[in-house]
Amino acid sequence: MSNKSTPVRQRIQQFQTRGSGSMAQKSTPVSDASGGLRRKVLTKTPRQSSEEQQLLNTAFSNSVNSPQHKLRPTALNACYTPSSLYRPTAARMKTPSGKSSSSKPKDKDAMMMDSFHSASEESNMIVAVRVRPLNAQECNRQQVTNVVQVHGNSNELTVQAGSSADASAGVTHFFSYDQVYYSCDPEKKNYAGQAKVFEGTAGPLIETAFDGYNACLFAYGQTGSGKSYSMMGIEALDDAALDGGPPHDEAGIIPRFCHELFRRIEAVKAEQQLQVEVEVSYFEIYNEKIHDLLSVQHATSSSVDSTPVQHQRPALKVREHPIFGPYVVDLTATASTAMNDKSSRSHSIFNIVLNLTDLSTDDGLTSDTDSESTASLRQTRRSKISLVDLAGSERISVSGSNGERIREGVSINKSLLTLGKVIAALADGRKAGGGNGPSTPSTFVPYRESVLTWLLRHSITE
Ligand SMILES: Nc1ncnc2c1ncn2[C@@H]1O[C@H](COP(=O)(O)OP(=O)(O)OP(=O)(O)O)[C@@H](O)[C@H]1O
Repeated sequence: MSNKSTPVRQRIQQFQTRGSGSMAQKSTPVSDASGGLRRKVLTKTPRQSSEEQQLLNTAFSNSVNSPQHKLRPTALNACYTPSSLYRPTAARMKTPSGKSSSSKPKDKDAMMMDSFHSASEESNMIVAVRVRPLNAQECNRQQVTNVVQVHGNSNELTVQAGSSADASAGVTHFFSYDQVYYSCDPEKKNYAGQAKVFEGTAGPLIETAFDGYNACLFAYGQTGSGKSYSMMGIEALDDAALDGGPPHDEAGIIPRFCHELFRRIEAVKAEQQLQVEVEVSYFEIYNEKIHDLLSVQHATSSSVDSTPVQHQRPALKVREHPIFGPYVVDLTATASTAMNDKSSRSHSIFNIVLNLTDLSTDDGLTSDTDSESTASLRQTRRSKISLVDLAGSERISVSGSNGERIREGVSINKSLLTLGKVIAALADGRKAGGGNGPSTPSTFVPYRESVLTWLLRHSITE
């Protein structure tokens, strides 16, 4: 288990020298065997793209602070160890004969897995993979087959590698994650629809929000892998959901989260005297600039710029609030939706801020205290949940020849790379601090290297 014996920093450096294109690649500097295997799977090549798109689909990660920090007086969040990403998955290779090519006997692998799982128990980050069905185009192409298998309700999946031209043809790769969702065949017992994916990934974050902690969920994968389908889903086909009824079957994580949050607020208010405020904002980061997705303001048609219309909205500025951290100035917070304008070349961020004020106690104030002071001293719990649909990861390598595409590729690359660096630095700092607490103060975390990480700082850090 080289991740136990090799210092984290050294492993990151080793990995960086091999070159990395994505957060998950960067975060898998575990061993030559498993790191190499995962890198192989994550690296997209044009020839393999449709198979691999289907393989990786949407990787979610969400982070919340660990239970042992719940007594901390601050409501700020923590994201200490992305152990799921560092976990050297029990990646094994099977030859066509079915014999494992791993030098480790199976029982050792099993022991390894046990120890990884116990090591990750302290983690406040999980990684989930969703396998989508082949789309119509893929079904029509004879050479495209489903190479990903999920067995039962396990958290492992297998990938049948390569074509006959590939040296690895006939090899089966095994991968293990915190959660695996199989969404290919509704007839299968382990089929995971939108509701199941929500319940396993974003659902628990509602509890987190009520506890006063920040959290963040990312959908990561290449274009067409199902990120937007998972995050937003397909628009409701009936009016029931719009009228406050249960979410439509095809509704994704964001509408389900909102529905469940308000349902929960009603339930809590029925039991406690609470004042509840919910703020919602939705914006995208395109070429390191922020554009409001709830704004009704449209670009002028006379623009000669080749930038897509949705990106011609005025760019907004980020400022730093002394208590609540970075925020976007002049964001719309009313519901006029331009959600379909979300582009695969931008990161979209749906933020929900929950403010809970307890009206039931006077916090020990004496009877001569006037009601104004009482109000000002009432305890307010504030939490922020960020649901993030990242830009398609493959743009990193295929940014085209014109200036606009190159700029897009560079900024997507920059923000995904910085996100990986931030997570690695947090994990590094935490390990340096003994593994159980927050990052050591000496650890430099490069939040400000990209707008994405700067804005999410308070949701992904301690
Ligand atoms: N689990 C799924 N079940 C059924 N259809 C799916 C699933 N996941 C994705 N799809 C379909 O696949 C297509 C591509 O999905 P989607 O647009 O969500 O990809 P994406 O990763 O967001 O791409 P981009 O990066 O370009 O935004 C859509 O037509 C979507 O409806």
